[in-house]
Amino acid sequence: MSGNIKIAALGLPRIGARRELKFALEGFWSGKLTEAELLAKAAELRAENWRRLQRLGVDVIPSNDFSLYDHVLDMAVTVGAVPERFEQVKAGGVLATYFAMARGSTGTERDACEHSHGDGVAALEMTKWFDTNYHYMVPELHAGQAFALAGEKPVAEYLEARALGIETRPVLLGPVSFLKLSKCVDGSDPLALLPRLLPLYVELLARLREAGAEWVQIDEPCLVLDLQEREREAYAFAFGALATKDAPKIMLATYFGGLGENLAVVSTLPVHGLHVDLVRAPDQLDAVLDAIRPESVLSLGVIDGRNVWRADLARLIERLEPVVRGRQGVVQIAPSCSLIHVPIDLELETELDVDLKTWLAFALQKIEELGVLKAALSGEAARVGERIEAATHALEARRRSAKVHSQAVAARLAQVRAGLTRRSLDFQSRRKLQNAALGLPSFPTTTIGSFPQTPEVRKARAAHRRGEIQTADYLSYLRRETEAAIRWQEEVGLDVLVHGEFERNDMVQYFGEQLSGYAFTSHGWVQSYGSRYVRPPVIFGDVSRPEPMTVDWAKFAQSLTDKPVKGMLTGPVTMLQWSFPRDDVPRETTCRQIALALRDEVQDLEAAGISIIQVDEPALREGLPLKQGEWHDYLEWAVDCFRLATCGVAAETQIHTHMCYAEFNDIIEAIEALDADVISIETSRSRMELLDAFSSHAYGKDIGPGVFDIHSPRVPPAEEMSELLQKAKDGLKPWQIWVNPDCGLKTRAWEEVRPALANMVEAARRLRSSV
Ligand SMILES: Nc1nc2c(c(=O)[nH]1)N[C@@H](CNc1ccc(C(=O)N[C@@H](CCC(=O)N[C@@H](CCC(=O)N[C@@H](CCC(=O)O)C(=O)O)C(=O)O)C(=O)O)cc1)CN2
Ligand code: MET
Ligand SMILES: [Zn+2]
Repeated sequence: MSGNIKIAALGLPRIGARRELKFALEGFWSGKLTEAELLAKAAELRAENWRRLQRLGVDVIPSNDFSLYDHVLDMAVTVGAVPERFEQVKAGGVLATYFAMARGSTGTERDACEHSHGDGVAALEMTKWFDTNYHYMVPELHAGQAFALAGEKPVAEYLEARALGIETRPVLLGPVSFLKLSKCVDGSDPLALLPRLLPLYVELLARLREAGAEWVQIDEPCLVLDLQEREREAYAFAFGALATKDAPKIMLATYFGGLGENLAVVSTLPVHGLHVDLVRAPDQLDAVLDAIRPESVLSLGVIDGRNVWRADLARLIERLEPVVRGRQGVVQIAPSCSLIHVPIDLELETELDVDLKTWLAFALQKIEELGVLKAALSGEAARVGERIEAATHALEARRRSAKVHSQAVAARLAQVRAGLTRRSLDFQSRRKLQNAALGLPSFPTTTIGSFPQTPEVRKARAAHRRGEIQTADYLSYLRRETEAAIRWQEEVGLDVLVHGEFERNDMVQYFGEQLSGYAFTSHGWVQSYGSRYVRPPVIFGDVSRPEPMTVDWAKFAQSLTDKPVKGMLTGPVTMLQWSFPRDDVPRETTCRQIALALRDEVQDLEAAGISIIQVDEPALREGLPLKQGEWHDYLEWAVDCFRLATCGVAAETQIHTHMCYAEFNDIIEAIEALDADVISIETSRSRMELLDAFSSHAYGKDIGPGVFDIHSPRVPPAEEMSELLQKAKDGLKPWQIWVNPDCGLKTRAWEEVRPALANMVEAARRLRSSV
């Protein structure tokens, strides 16, 4: 076989192995770092990634995969799609505008010259990137939008790598996906802006070519969605326009699924290469091979960019050999997608179970796996034989391991009957009982669960982990924080209280650490949005609950007050979706196992006297398959799992759930089917637009539409929240409405939370007196 197999990387984590980007950003925002220092750190991180990939023998190294905050926002800024309301911050410079779009502006930030910038502006909306836990900023456009090439980030970063002697393939989010991920404030169709947008891409491509780029990678993940004919035509139109003689060669990258019916149009596009995801959609290989032109470069996404399991190299080699032969040896092998969705380096994990560690591969290990594949496929199998065998052995050990399989869990699962997923009474009958028991006012106020995770709380936890403070001292510190939060909530006049979640590092990891079958990492950070990262736990085996997880904290908090304090759990679907799941059993099976564990917890909370229990499912919508044909199956088991977790309580016990960043229209019937008594949702950034799904479907249970954006440091005045509540009243019945923020307050500071919640309580009072 010829030696023309290339290893390509579509993108690496940009956060740094030790979260350097987070600390630099937060340092900059708090004024501890200058702009120059932030930018220098960013350049250092880019250089480090390029050098790493070079060392690992990667042939096609990406540039412009870096972002200070988000790559969709980068593209919006590059094409000059800065909404008018940010005019007032423009004087602060490009970076101030960029961060104002990302995070909103309080109007009190000061630039280096101590000018303040107006009265505050709300950030762009943020939403889920496909079915991941990464969030992007939604570009805000309007009909007739003018675009202008306003930045040169892709060119600058290409040249930066070049100056280091490293040739790269710049990555651009493609024009059709860019528009499909955007929204027009006037409700018009963003895709109608394609003719206006394309000239900028043409110009950008020409500049990249001029700078020396031979290839670009154009990401069009929307090609794995169900598309309308019109949208397929948009692809033909767009790529027809991009393929000018002044443009670099185009590697069209698709990921997160198969091309399905879109393959027909993709195969006609005038591009020079196509990247396909063969992890999510292994079956598309034959169709792709049939459709793609012989002279096109095929990029085979064979290493899982979305999960952390080590690959079966021997099997992959077997599968790839005929493909490589068929393509005369000219192929690229790559991760299925950008590696931003997995942690960087497994080597940093010194505390993982030794067996488990041999079953895993993080971003750098995945690149190494590609190195082995390349060698084996290029006729150097002997050189890498040992490493292929090691992978095979690890996989066999994993299959047989007693750590993975539990008889008891399997037996319990086999006994689940339909009766376990039904409440004893219907909603309206439960409602009467709950009202009588709880005695809440109309438009009850509450929060979503977490209060600020202040640096002090995190420091205390870190010190406890390192053994620098005793467990007893750590716990009494947390008790003091919880008690202070309860007192403060009573004072400000909230109706349903929360304990504040001070004891939790993260809403998924905290539970993962207490469940069997789950492992957690020390450094396995993955970007969730901006400077906020998570360490998704790894589900490696059958899941069960050795002991109650939250009951002591719930009991303690409830003992401090006569007002109801909500029990607070993370739901089974979210526990699955925000973890790295097993790849040896269906996701559904693991989800049911988690649901059973949570069911016990819900019942234990009820027995401990907790009358309201919230089971968060913010990832229910995100778990929805990207192809509509698969929705029904997923929703059926997802809803069933939620009910399995929550239906074991008496009618008097009120079950809440919470969801954020979701397009609820798609799943409104499933939400109704969850049969939760109350749901809180994120609606403020979209100014209650997201509520339409509930009103137009005559959703029949209680709803708390979020009245303030918790992702912005901005404190909204009571009037603003009153207005939003008035809007909510237009679509909902007054008895349905609860008053709460969009989401938990863990990322905010108390200085923001106190006035914001005081204003929120005030807005609820006004609403009560107005009816
Ligand atoms: N898993 C998950 N996904 C989610 C959400 C979520 O809450 N969890 N919320 C939505 C939005 N996404 C979010 C993701 C992360 C955070 C967030 O706050 N992340 C924290 C980390 C949370 C955490 O794990 N904290 C740990 C570790 C904190 C830490 O960095 N400790 C220092 C030491 C602390 C010190 O000395 O100052 C260290 O380890 O070095 C803890 O509190 O124990 C952050 O990036 O800062 C918020 C929202 C959607 N997806
Ligand atoms: C991302 S949803 C967060 C829900 C959780 N109870 C919290 O308040 O933080
Ligand atoms: Zn939330």
